[in-house]
Amino acid sequence: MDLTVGPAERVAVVGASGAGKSTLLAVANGAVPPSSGSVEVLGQDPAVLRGPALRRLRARVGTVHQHLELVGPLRVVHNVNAGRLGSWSAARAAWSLVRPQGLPEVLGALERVGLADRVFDRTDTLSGGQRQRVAVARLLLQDPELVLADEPASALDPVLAGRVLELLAGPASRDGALLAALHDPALALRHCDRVVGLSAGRVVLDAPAAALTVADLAAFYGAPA
Ligand SMILES: Nc1ncnc2c1ncn2[C@@H]1O[C@H](COP(=O)(O)OP(=O)(O)OP(=O)(O)O)[C@@H](O)[C@H]1O
Repeated sequence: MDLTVGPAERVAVVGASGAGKSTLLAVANGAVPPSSGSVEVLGQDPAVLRGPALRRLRARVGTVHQHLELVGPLRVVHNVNAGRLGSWSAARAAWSLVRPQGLPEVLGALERVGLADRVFDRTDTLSGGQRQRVAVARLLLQDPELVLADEPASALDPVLAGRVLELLAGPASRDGALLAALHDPALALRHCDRVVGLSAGRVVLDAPAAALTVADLAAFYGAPA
């Protein structure tokens, strides 16, 4: 795979189940080292960074994981505050579990995803779509330059899905970038500038969203429009 994503780009990654979308995002955020070749993220190679330098790069890259990576027994406020762990000392992070820090910012992020009223609820009492929005609120608090999102709207109704995509595209509008694995062709075309299609780990489609139709993407998946 040879893929470059530039500043201000909103890229939808599409492809059948198992095509390699999650792997691409995991390589981009440094969670999975490439088995061959190299990757450069915000001008740096995560594979050679260690300690504080790696921590600084990770603070600039925000990920909405496919399986969300939330801590179910913790309250929503703590999961959202996890977005700031990269910029907090260990002592502040520990104290925040006792007395939540920066509550106004947490409430602001939850407000934007329509969940401010659940701030003190246990996360594992939320629905799948609500948990997905907690993961988005965590990313908003992190305020990264590069957003990597793995099917971030898969459990959301169409209105919330559009809202979440708009929020995730915020950094791209400030010369950051968005790379989002999306299964919904309409969502991909409405919220992204570019569509990259994967098949068996290879890029087999790379086109401006404006040049594609929902029918084109449905055909890419081998389904009738
Ligand atoms: N931890 C792993 N170890 C070995 N192989 C893996 C691992 N994770 C994924 N794979 C393999 O890599 C390929 C791509 O998987 P990946 O999860 O990136 O696909 P995907 O496009 O995100 O699929 P989906 O839409 O189902 O989430 C698959 O063949 C999968 O079996």
